[in-house]
Amino acid sequence: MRVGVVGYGTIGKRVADAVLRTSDMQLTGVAKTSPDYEAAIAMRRGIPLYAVPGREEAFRSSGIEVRGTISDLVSKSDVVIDATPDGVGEENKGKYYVGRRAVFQGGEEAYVAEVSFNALANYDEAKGKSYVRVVSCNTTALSRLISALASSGHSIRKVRAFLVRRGADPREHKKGPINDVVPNPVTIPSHHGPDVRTVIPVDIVTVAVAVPVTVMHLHMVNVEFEDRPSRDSIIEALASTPRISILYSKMGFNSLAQVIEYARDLGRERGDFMENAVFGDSISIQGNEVYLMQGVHQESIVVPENIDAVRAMMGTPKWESIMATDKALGLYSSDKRYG
Ligand SMILES: NC(=O)C1=CN([C@@H]2O[C@H](COP(=O)(O)OP(=O)(O)OC[C@H]3O[C@@H](n4cnc5c(N)ncnc54)[C@H](O)[C@@H]3O)[C@@H](O)[C@H]2O)C=CC1
Ligand SMILES: O=C(OP(=O)(O)O)[C@H](O)COP(=O)(O)O
Repeated sequence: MRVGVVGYGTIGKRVADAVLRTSDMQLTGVAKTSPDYEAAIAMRRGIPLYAVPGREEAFRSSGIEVRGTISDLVSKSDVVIDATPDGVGEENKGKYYVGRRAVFQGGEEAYVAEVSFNALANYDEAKGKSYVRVVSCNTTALSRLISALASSGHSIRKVRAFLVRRGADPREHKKGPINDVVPNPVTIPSHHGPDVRTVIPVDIVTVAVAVPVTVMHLHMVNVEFEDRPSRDSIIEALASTPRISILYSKMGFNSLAQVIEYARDLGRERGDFMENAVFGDSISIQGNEVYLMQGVHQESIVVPENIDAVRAMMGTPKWESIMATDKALGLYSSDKRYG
C-alpha cells in the first residue's frame, strides 16, 4: 500500500514514521508548508518531500529538495493521510482528494468522512471506504476504553467522563493556559461525548478543563453497567485488550510524568506512549458503577489507528491489521487477545 502524508507536524511526522515501520506499506512522501527543521530532518532521512503549492521556491532557496506539490504526492499514493491543522483537511479534500482515498484527523468535522473510526470499536465500518476520519486523541482513548469494557460480559448503561486536557503540546510555545484552569469548553458537554457517539452508540456525557501541562491528558471515567461487575472482570477485560496498559502504584506509577518517563525508559521513539495508560489502583466498583483514571498521550495515541484506518480502507481483516500494527510499533503483547 502506497501511503502519502500531508501535514508533517505533531501527528503527521509520527504517522509517517509508523508507515516506515510497517512492512506492508510504502511511504510515498510527506507534504509540508515550511522548509523548517522538520523538513531538513525528513530530507536527511531520505523521505521524499512535497510542498504546499506556491511554497516550492521557499524550500529550494533553503536548500531543501522538493519533488513537487501535494497533487504530485496524491497521484503517487493509494491512500493519503491528512494530518493538517483543524479544518485544512476539509479544504484539502475538495482540492486534492476527490476520487482518491484519504484519512482525516479528529480536528476535522465528522462530515468530512464517510465514517469516524476507532480500530477496536468499528474497524469493519471503514472497510472499502474512500474517506475515513480517525477521531481525536481523547475520543480515541474513550472509544478504546468503552470497547474494552463492553467485552467484560456486562452491558454498559452509561458513561460519564471528566477530562483534564493538557494546555498545549510540548513544542507549542505560544499556547496556554500558563497559570489557569480553563473550562474547555465552558459549556457542557464537551465535544468528546458526541464525538464518541460518531463511533459507538453509547449514552455518554463529557466535561473538560484545560490545565498548564504538556505531558498528557487525564480522564476520570465513570461507567455504569446494567448489573454489578466484579473488579476482576473489569481488570481482565482491560488487561486482555490491545492498546490498553494497566499501570500500578506498586510499580511506581502515580502520575502522568512517570508514564512518559516509562515510555522513554522503554526506548519508545520520541518517548511516545500510544496505549491508554489506565491507573490500576484507580479501578474501583461502587454498586453497578466502575470508576477509573487514565492518561492519554495526545501526541501519539492516534498513530496506530491511522495505520489501521489505511488497512481497513484497503480491505484487510480487523485483527490481522491490529496485530500487524502493534507488532510494527512495539505495542504487541502475547497477554492481549487479538480476535
Ligand atoms: N496534537 C495533538 O494532540 C492531536 C492532534 N490531532 C489532530 O491532528 C491534526 C493535526 O494536528 P497536529 O499534528 O497537532 O498539528 P500541527 O500544527 O502540529 O501540524 C500540522 C502540520 O500541517 C502543516 N500544514 C498546515 N497547512 C497545511 C496545508 N495546507 N497543507 C499541508 N500541510 C499543512 C503544518 O505546517 C504542520 O506541519 C488536527 O486535526 C488535530 O486536531 C489529533 C490527536 C491529537
Ligand atoms: O485532538 C485533540 O484533543 P481533543 O481529543 O480534545 O479534541 C488534541 O489534543 C488536539 O487538541 P487541541 O485542539 O488542543 O490542539
